[in-house]
Amino acid sequence: CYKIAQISKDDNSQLAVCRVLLAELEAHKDAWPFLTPVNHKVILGYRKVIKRPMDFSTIRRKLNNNLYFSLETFMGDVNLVFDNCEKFNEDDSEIGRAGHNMRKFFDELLQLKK
Ligand SMILES: Cc1ncccc1N[C@@H](C)c1ccc2c(c1)OCCO2
Repeated sequence: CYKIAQISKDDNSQLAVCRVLLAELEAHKDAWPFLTPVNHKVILGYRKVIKRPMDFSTIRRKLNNNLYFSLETFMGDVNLVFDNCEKFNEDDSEIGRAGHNMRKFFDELLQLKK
């Protein structure tokens, strides 16, 4: 029984780290383009270009519904937010710059947490 308890404890501690990381991403001054899903009725072309939309509110819902099994699966969705941003937005644009800033901030957070 100890082994089962051990696996679930690691998952719980990894998920606790994900909650802290997401809270810090959401609180960043440049998080505004990523807080809610992109409305493809407002942003023309988005649905065609971006095959796997992702945003911080969707990550928050998945985390609350226990849909992340490890820090790695959580990181996959966070990096998807930034990869989508780079694909759709010019580097030299408000949203493009915010995406680069947020990805740098996230990479620095991960260095601290390791
Ligand atoms: C991350 C992203 N990539 C490409 C386009 C948009 C967005 N973000 C949305 C929330 C967004 C960001 C800024 C906006 C907006 C919607 O709607 C019109 C006014 O300005």
